[in-house]
Amino acid sequence: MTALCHELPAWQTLQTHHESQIRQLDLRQAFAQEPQRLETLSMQAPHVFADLSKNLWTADTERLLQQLAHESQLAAKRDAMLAGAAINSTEQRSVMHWLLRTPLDAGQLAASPVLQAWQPDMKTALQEVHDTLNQMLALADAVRNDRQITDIVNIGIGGSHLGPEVVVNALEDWIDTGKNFHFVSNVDGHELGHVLHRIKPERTLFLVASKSFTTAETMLNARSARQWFLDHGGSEDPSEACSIDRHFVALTTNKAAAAQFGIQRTLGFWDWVGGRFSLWSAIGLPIAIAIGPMQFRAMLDGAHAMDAHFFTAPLVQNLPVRLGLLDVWYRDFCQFSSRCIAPYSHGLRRLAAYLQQLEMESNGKSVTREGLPLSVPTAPIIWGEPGTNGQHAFFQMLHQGQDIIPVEFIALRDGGKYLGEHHQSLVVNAIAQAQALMVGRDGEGAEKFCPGNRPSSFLLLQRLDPASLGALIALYEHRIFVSGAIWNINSFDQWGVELGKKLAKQLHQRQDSQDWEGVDASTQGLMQRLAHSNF
Ligand SMILES: O=P(O)(O)OC[C@H]1O[C@H](O)[C@H](O)[C@@H](O)[C@@H]1O
Repeated sequence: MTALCHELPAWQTLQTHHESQIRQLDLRQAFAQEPQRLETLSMQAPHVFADLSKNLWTADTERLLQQLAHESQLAAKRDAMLAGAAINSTEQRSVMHWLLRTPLDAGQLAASPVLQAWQPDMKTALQEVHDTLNQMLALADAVRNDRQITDIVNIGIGGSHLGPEVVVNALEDWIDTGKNFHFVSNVDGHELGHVLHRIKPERTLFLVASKSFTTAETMLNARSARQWFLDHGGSEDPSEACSIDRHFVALTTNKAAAAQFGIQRTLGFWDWVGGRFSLWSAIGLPIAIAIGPMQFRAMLDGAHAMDAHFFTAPLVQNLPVRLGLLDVWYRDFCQFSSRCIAPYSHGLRRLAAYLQQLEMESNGKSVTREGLPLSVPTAPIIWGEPGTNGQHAFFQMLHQGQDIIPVEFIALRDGGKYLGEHHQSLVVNAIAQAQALMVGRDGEGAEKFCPGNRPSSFLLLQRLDPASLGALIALYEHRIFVSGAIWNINSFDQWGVELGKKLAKQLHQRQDSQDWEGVDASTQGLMQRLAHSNF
């Protein structure tokens, strides 16, 4: 049995180090005293340059964190994922989303010794991945060339929504089909209702995206979309031009449930792809339709380059490892309970929402892989908005509030397609905010005082293209794996979301039976208020 993380010797050493060295650390002095600081605490990874020097740590902190990684058997845990072991222990599943972007010849990953020992079933899985990918890209191409289809409606929630949505938004400049993309996730009928109002059945392709094909919200939205389709001239008869067969596709691991629902055209994937890691699979079909097969493959290649870096680079020069360790450092030693995501990019406007699921659903856990209670906090609260908008809203608190909130700036070196002259202003603002957080402001009165010494990381991409975006998202996936491995939690299940679903189902039933036995007064009161006509 693995020791609890806070019982490891390195944990104790890090606590002492925090007390004696870091509590008093002043970043302004640190830069003045350490000429090598930027060099030591920054690095270039595939497609992403990271400046971690404005964080509240030193080279010594990193050395001790690396020792913690060693004592936590991080490398062995990472290699177990690469070997296809069932590391999602509560569901007895492998965790292989990275296989979805592995080339048939294994590409840069081939350098890993773990790969040399790959079992034959891994090779079979890789072949299946490519067969399905080819099938998916062929369908994407056919839809792209189908002039009749003008609107793509993706119906899905959580991992079957956020990934495709963040990527299609981010790669707006790369969309070359002239089609409209709609993402419907909320069970609130307004979301689907507004979309249905704007589309025509004969011109629409509905993608029903659900790994399980049982998620209540998605099923209700899909049923309503299907009914609307039939009510507006669509047909169940496959020989008709405007048929369900032609206008609905299911993206799921549960093909039987999709068929039962009445959708015959399905693209599958596997139980070893977690929902929040699934944008690289058939769930990525809207992305492939938007940017085309070649650019979809470029996105996979970018992610693969980051995978190869994570699986093969020494841990000390491994960006996901360094960031994951920084996350543990901030959460448990500095006691920072949140992290602000500040992408200086309109394209990345949904990144914080995407990362909320990725990080908080993965690492918002309180027991170890062995089911033992953890007495240290895990995932921080992830939140944020794009810059420069955030500067005119919550940045006030980041500069002068009493909580210290590490900020993660994400910026692009090159601008996109439109109004390139704005880009310089955008990026300079990002750098200036990081600088302001650190240097602070003094001597101009109490109201204007900014304490400074506030930490931030800065991630810089060359541009927002498919490959860089793929690498950036893979970086986050692996970073979350790293902090989860240090906490020794299972980052790949999500039992916490089950309870609410179960209770919602029960409330529906109780509403019908009016049996409130054993239900607390508040829940019962709210439910009964719903039924009152004189609200
Ligand atoms: O893709 P689905 O099976 O419909 O699941 C959609 C989402 O709902 C669940 O409740 C989980 O919390 C998410 O991890 C998942 O991505």
